[in-house]
Amino acid sequence: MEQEKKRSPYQMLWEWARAYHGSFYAAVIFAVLGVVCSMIPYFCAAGIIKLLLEGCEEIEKLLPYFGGMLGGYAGKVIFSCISTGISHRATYATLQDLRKQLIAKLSRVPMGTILETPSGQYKTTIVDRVEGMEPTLAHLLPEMTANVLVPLVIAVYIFVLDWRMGLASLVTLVIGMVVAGQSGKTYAVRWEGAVKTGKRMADAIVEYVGGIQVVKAFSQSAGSYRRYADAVNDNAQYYVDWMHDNQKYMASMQSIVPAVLVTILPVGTGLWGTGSLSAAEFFTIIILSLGLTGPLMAAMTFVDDLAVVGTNVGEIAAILEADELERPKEIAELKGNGIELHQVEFSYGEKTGEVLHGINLSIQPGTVNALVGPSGSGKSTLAKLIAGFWNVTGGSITLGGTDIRKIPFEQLNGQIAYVSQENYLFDRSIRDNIRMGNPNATDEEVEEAARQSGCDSFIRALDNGYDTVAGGGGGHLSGGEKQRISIARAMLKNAPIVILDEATASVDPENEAQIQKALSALTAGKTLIVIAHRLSTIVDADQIIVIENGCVAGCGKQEELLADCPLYANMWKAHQESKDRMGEEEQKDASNN
Ligand SMILES: Nc1ncnc2c1ncn2[C@@H]1O[C@H](COP(=O)(O)OP(=O)(O)OP(=O)(O)O)[C@@H](O)[C@H]1O
Repeated sequence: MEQEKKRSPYQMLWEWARAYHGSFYAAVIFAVLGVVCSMIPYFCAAGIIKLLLEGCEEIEKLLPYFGGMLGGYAGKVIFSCISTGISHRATYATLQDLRKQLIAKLSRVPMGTILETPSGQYKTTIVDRVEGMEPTLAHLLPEMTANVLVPLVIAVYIFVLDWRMGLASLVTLVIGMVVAGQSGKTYAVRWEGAVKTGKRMADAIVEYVGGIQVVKAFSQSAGSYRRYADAVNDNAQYYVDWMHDNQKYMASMQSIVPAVLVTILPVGTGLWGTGSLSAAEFFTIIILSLGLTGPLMAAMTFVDDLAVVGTNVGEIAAILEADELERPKEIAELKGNGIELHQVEFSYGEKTGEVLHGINLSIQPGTVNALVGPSGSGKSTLAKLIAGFWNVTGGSITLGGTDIRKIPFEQLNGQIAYVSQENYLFDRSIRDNIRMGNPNATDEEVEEAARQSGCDSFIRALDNGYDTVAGGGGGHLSGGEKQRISIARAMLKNAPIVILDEATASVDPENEAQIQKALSALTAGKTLIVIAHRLSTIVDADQIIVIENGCVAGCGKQEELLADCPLYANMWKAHQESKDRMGEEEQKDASNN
């Protein structure tokens, strides 16, 4: 790990492109061939001038030079195209692999790490930062190599012709570099700042768009829009300031570097005047020097890309190198599906402190187990620990007698269906959404699961039936419908253990009855662990576990807890009273109507 940290961003990027090194080398070789060809016309022009100055009058002697020029241009185009084609194929294959690695990595990092990361951030890294590698890999490597190589060879040739002219040809280049260096010095820092303001803007956009319902419901449009607009303005202003500071250096550099004749002409004229430089050499150098700056200016455009590599690679590496939940690869031998918790402790991090303290529980196969307790007592945390979303920080959880840390992800995942309150539906057909529970399920099996969970009739009533696209997050379906589709998905998975986070939002009685029916079908003969928010749904549970401040305050059947657990007795009393109140209000409404 220590060694990993010491690698430079370029080394890391090169490592990620490991599978395509051969292609990148080939791209560089073709780019160099293209460059060699692009230099041929300059040498041919110099050759023609030399012949003319020597008094050559036979046009045939000049023809090979014209042919060489044409060949040079053609070779340049052909080799550059081949180089670009190869480098782009290798680059997009690398980016594809990188995106796959990032997604695969997310499945191995604890859910906590994912939940704590702002939603826009993963998108930005996986889409934008990975895409930001394209110029570096596809262009910088072959093109910059080529564009630096041409002037180098030309400069060496000029030095060979006359070292004094060689020095003169480099003067503007050196001055231009020094000037450009002034802006380059702060480029990486500036880019880091740009990434930060970009992130703030992305978060503000996600928040504004995601929370638009709340914003409208509470008439918060003005305040929320202002925060959004401020973030967008800050981002724009940042770039304006940066470009303003940068402009003087870049404009100077772009004027100074190409002005190579400013030094070549007076120095050359002087040397020619003293007789130490022939006219042929002088003209040859003038023509060659014109070929010196073009590629260099092109190479300069890659300086920006060089500066952003560090930030882009850093963000990608932060995900790829995040701590993982380590699990073995070999399938563990499980003795049944009983779950045991021994002295389980858990903390989300040093700052938040411990939220579960020494929990001991035994969950028998095929039983209904309800987790109840005040808000924030730790019910969801406990359920998610059983599902393996995080590692316990103390004690252990076993499934079939094996510590869940020793069970491969896929195996544990196959044993547990986790039905959360979120009921996220993907922007695909409802059929595909249900099939996610078991990718190998046939259409008939998908429809059977939908029938059993009470979805079939409302799905068939939709315009395209099972092929209706659910929309991002399941947009146009009601909360109850989305929950029943999630139940159908879990049913298709047919895992022996079901963990259910019961919806807190009240649904209408008809929907409630249908959901309960769907749940009974889903959990028949299975181990059910339900985070219960309505006590009336779990009165017949085999075991009710009362959680208070991260500890088990009571555990048993309804009657036992009513007798022995004051917290549960109070919760039950409050539940009954609220039911009575709701009943009275319904009666009042009915008599008023
Ligand atoms: N991702 C997290 N990072 C830090 N602390 C968290 C996180 N999730 C929950 N907590 C804290 O852990 C404690 C237990 O939360 P948990 O969600 O498990 O309670 P709960 O009983 O399920 O609550 P509710 O009934 O309101 O859903 C709370 O203090 C909560 O603030």
